[in-house]
Amino acid sequence: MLKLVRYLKNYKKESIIGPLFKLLEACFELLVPLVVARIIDVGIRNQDIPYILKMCAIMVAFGLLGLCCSLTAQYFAAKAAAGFGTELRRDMFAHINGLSYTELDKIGTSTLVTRMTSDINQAQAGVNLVLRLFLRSPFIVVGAVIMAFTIDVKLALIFLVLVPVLSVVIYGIMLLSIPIYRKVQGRLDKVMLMTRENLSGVRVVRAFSRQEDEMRDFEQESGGLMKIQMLVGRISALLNPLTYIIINGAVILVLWAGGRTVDMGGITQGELAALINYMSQILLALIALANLIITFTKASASAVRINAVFAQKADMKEGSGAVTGTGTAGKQVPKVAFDHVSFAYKGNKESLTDINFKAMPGETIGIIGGTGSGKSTVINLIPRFYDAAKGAVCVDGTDVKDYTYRQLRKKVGIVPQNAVLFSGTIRENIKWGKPEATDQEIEEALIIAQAKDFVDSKQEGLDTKVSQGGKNFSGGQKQRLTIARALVGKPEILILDDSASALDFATDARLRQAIADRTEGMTVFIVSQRAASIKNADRILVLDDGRQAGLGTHEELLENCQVYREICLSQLSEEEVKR
Ligand SMILES: Nc1ncnc2c1ncn2[C@@H]1O[C@H](COP(=O)(O)OP(=O)(O)OP(=O)(O)O)[C@@H](O)[C@H]1O
Repeated sequence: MLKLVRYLKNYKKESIIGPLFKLLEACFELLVPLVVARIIDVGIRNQDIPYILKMCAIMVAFGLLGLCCSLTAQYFAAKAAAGFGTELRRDMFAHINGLSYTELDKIGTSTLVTRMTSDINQAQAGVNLVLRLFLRSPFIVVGAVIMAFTIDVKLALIFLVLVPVLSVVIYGIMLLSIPIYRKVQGRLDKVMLMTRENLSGVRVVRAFSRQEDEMRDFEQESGGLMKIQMLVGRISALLNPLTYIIINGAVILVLWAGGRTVDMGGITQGELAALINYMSQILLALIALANLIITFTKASASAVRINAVFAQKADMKEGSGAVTGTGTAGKQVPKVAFDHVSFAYKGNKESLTDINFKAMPGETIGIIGGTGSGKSTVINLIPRFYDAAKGAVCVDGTDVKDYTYRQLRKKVGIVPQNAVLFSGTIRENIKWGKPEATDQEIEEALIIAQAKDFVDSKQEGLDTKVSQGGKNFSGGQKQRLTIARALVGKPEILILDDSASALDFATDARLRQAIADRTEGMTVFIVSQRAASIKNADRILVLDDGRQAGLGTHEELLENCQVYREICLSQLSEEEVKR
């Protein structure tokens, strides 16, 4: 938790004023038993009604002043805690966005969502309570003990025994519950993961009639979470009965010993009442402290999980942006070059081995291969979603590692396999590719992406609302909108990762024709499982189990690449293959 204190640096004033006002409130609270003692010893003994009324008025005034201080403290503590949460959330969001795919694959999306939401909320609640109580509760305990000593030293010794005994009980319960709270958050992650997978794949779940299995798995997982929460709840529930037993035992002791002292004239009845009052104050303060400790324990468990995300440093270092690639006189620099590249996902065997090819400016490169052969992995190395383990990937003669991410990703327009749209309008989604794009530029992109007709057919055109995940569009429409989004920024390199798979053959053909006709100079990579989609490319890269099985034109590969020939013959007739 200490590591996160830096997020309070912009709220220093609030973090000081909050606890100070709580201390002030505590002072008024500590004075009240003395006023009560005076009411008993002077007012009641002498039947002095005006005195009693005066003292009652003083007590109400203390109460009101205490309330004002308490409200002020709550306000400042809440402001500081909310600011803490907001800055932490912002920083974590930025940090997660700076992580590479490798780290994101490793941590997992669902746990990141839990850490960004539930864990940060928990830490925020911890800060709020700490600011309000971390000074106040100990102050009341120490203050009440001191006040007891000013009344009677012998009776106050009971307080000196009481406080450590209570502290041991509270500390013991805290020690038992901390590790369990960590487990609770871990379990919560799993429930989140299941919920997320189930809800995002709800159509598939229903199509396969898996609802009952999913419900059973979910019940098992959330049942596990409930069990562990019950366990920690039972341990925490011991706190109140145990502390009340101890305190009530101490009250009995004070009444017994105090009664005798009153009889002997050592203290007055009012002072005895004040001692009992101080004891209740100690109990309430210690219970508040226990709640604080429990909330703080949960907050610390969450802080560990938050810090673990911050400790996850990005493996990839952003380049300096000093672009070095230059062509030798008279020789054109390849737009993209793979120089004997190998790559393995963390903890897995190599997914690419010795890939070596060049794509010249304006060329269209088709990439084909069986499923899992490494097609997406190859193209993921160009915008540097991952770094090659061996060899180098160069864009315009410069290693991709030397570009800043912004420089590189400005050059590359990528249409991923899964068409992802965001809530907003069609226009807003397309502008992701170029924030300052004019309607004319958007229309041009829509024309190339074969999306103009269906966008025009919508009543609101470019202002048509896109619902979460683009659910109000068909698969093919979503694909075309994502293609338009990549095209609008006029990237130098366009990558279509199986992004026309949901289009019918005629639309797919028109799309490729439009890209060829209207994107002069753009280097295009078309990844596809369909031979028909890539056979007219300038050159085709054939992948087989992560290896480069062939590179050349359709005709050359038919001649000399067995894998390619087999793919073509399995999909096209002899005539289509030769055409
Ligand atoms: N994030 C990942 N973590 C670990 N392994 C991965 C990851 N992504 C892909 N792989 C593995 O790398 C290999 C190549 O996967 P890739 O997605 O590049 O294949 P692909 O040719 O694009 O397949 P498809 O046509 O089915 O999309 C596969 O064996 C796959 O299991």
